[in-house]
Amino acid sequence: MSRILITGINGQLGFELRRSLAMLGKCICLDRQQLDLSRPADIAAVLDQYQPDIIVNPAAYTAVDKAESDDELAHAVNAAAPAAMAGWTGAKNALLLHYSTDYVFDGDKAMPYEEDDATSPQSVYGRSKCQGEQAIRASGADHIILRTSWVVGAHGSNFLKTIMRLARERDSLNVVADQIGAPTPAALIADVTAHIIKQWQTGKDKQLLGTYHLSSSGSTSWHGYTEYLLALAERYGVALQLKPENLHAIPSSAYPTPAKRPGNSRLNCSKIEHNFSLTMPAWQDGVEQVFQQIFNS
Ligand SMILES: NC(=O)C1=CN([C@@H]2O[C@H](COP(=O)(O)OP(=O)(O)OC[C@H]3O[C@@H](n4cnc5c(N)ncnc54)[C@H](OP(=O)(O)O)[C@@H]3O)[C@@H](O)[C@H]2O)C=CC1
Ligand SMILES: Cc1cn([C@H]2C[C@H](O)[C@@H](COP(=O)(O)OP(=O)(O)O[C@H]3O[C@@H](C)C(=O)[C@@H](O)[C@H]3O)O2)c(=O)[nH]c1=O
Ligand SMILES: [Mg+2]
Repeated sequence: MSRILITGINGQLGFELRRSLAMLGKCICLDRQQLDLSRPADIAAVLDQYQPDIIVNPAAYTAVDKAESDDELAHAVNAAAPAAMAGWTGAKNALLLHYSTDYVFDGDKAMPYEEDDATSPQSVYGRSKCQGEQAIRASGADHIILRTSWVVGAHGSNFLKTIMRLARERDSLNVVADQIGAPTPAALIADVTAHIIKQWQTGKDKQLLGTYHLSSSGSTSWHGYTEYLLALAERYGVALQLKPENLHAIPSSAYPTPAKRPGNSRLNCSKIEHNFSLTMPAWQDGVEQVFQQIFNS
């Protein structure tokens, strides 16, 4: 039986992984207190204690704007900690399953990004995640890196929850329309992770290893995403202060933030669909499911 160690189990993805991976082996579910990634030098001792065959690492420093003034901590958690995990799994012949982001790209490409497109992060968060990926690859450890985007889930914080709060409080809202991507449910990422681990367990086929893009199919802007949330609120009878006619599309230049975000966050998912015989569902379906979980109870 596999021993599967999951980090950051109180995050959006960690919470869903706990459910999705439960039947694949003995899951060792660790929160920040039990495994603190801000102290990478202490990680090996904790892993020695649990001796996992598979480490699944959704824990990360994800506060994109805050990271701009918190470079050291973001790099410890997002780069040095995964490097330490890869050092350990490499020596023990264990598998490291790690997550990364569309923010490793600059967003200037006209088409959806492919796995081997050049990275060019524009933010501290993006750079720290990119360095985490590079360290894992350089370690030579068996690994799978899943790059995803715009994660949404019922558990934890995300754009959907922020917008629904603002839509209750305000009668007008400006949202950027020139950043495009695909909202991706944490539950989908967790289920795909389970599918991948299941395949790995059948024969440790090294062909499965490497970097994959994983997001919902289709794309929208943050403004388009917000329009869809207002439509769902109407459909499910959730009362809001904000009327659809008072939702305004704005350019990023009119919404200054500490961190620069990519204009194009679209990820081409053909590789994961092909290698693992999967079909990515439309982003609208995932967002509707999360919306129902939160508001239709
Ligand atoms: N959120 C998004 O939109 C996207 C996320 N990703 C990537 O997907 C993965 C999962 O993201 P998501 O679930 O949304 O992230 P969340 O922010 O929801 O969760 C992150 C988790 O990491 C934990 N964590 C933060 N710092 C530390 C630390 N020093 N030691 C241990 N644990 C720590 C948090 O702990 P605590 O609960 O105690 O705060 C939290 O449980 C990450 O790798 C992220 O970079 C990729 C693309 C988009
Ligand atoms: C709340 C709000 C945001 N925005 C803009 C700001 C930003 O450009 C965009 C998204 O805002 P957020 O801060 O929620 O998104 P952000 O935290 O940048 O989301 C990112 O998180 C990291 C962890 C990732 O890896 C990415 O894939 C992505 O999901 O929407 C508005 O235009 N109006 C608003 O009222
Ligand atoms: Mg955020």
